Amino acid sequence: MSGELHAIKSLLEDIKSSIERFEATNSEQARVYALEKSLKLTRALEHPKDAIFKLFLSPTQAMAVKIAHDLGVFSILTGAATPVSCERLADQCGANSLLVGSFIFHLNLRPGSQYLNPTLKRIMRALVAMDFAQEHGPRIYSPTPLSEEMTDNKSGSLVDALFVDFAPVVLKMPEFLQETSYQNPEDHLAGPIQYTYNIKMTTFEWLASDRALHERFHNYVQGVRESRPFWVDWFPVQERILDGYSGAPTDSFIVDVAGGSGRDMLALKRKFPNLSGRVILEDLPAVINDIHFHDMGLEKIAHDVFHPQPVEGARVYFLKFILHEFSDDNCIKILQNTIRAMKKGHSKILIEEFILPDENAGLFHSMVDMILMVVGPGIVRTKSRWATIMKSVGLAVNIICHPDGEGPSIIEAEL
Ligand SMILES: C[S@@+](CC[C@H](N)C(=O)[O-])C[C@H]1O[C@@H](n2cnc3c(N)ncnc32)[C@H](O)[C@@H]1O
Repeated sequence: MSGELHAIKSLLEDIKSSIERFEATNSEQARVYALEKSLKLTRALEHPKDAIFKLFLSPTQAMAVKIAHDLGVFSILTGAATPVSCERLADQCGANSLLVGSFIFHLNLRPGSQYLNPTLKRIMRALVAMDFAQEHGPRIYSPTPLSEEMTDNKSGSLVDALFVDFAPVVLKMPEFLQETSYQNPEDHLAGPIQYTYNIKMTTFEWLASDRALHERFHNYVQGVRESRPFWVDWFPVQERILDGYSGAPTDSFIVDVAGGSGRDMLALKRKFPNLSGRVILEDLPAVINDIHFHDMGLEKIAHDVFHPQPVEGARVYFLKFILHEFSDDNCIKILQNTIRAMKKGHSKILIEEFILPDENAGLFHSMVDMILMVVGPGIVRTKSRWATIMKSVGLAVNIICHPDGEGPSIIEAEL
């Protein structure tokens, strides 16, 4: 035990000094380091048997949040001027929800009654324990930053997507791997999603096949992106891609390949309003046709990354969070389709993705890798895996830039 106590104390020291560094410098890296060490500290303090039992219980955390979200609990808490009693909460949820209405009806009780069905109280107890609400005296609640976050449609979509779209696939994943002899999932027409839902289309075709599913996905992608600074705020755009570029306004400056809603290009235009040259956003037709810009003259082109890149000789081909959606073979095909359009000595490729260290990756990046194994099926690549891929397609890596903290890095390469 003395060895364990020593390890616990040393973790505490690590956490303390990184919090002091965060306080002094506002460094994201220091904050993330403290967070990672806090997880290790929790582990060190926990008995292994308890840790496994808590793992067993862990899906119920998401369950409680999803039920509260469905009932509108978070909007009620954040919209109230004063803390809300459980009875008032039940009353207001009852107005929004058949569930609360019906359980009250079954018990033949009026909403707000002191004999309130205990379901909501039990959910609220779990939310308080998880910091999704605060309790002021018995069963009187107010919001926390997490409850406020849950009122953002984008975060709500993430929780909805977990339950409606992805949890069924996660549950099937062990069976899928068993059936496929534990091969790394690579076939985007026969991955875990295709297995679970018995479909013969890619994940992105599936996402586009249903309006609500499509909206949930693009909503939460937007939400996840908002939590980090834009690439133009930390990547040296001026030095790396603007200096030495003297294109005419009709020349293609940058193509955002599989760029989704185009936020990264809008951020570029906002930061460099006098930029000369075309700024082009590409994505699948279902996505491109759904985008309606209100500003800044971005061009839109419907393009499938498995076809040759139609815009030739651009200064930059920007690929953010697209290659990680695919296996190495498909990643190479996408890169080759892009490379054919690049002009040697002029074009650069920028790949923005999480890059895993070759050892001791953190929990967050490892979990993103797990969900990509389920979704694409794709992969978060290590630095050495990237090096091998880039070499195999004849791209020379100029630099890899990392933002402060745990956000995605940018690999800059050229022919
Ligand atoms: C995870 S999102 C990333 C979007 C954007 N780059 C970002 O980081 O916000 C992946 C994008 O790739 C697009 N995509 C998937 N398969 C594609 C394909 N075969 N051709 C073109 N775009 C594709 C999707 O529609 C989606 O917008």
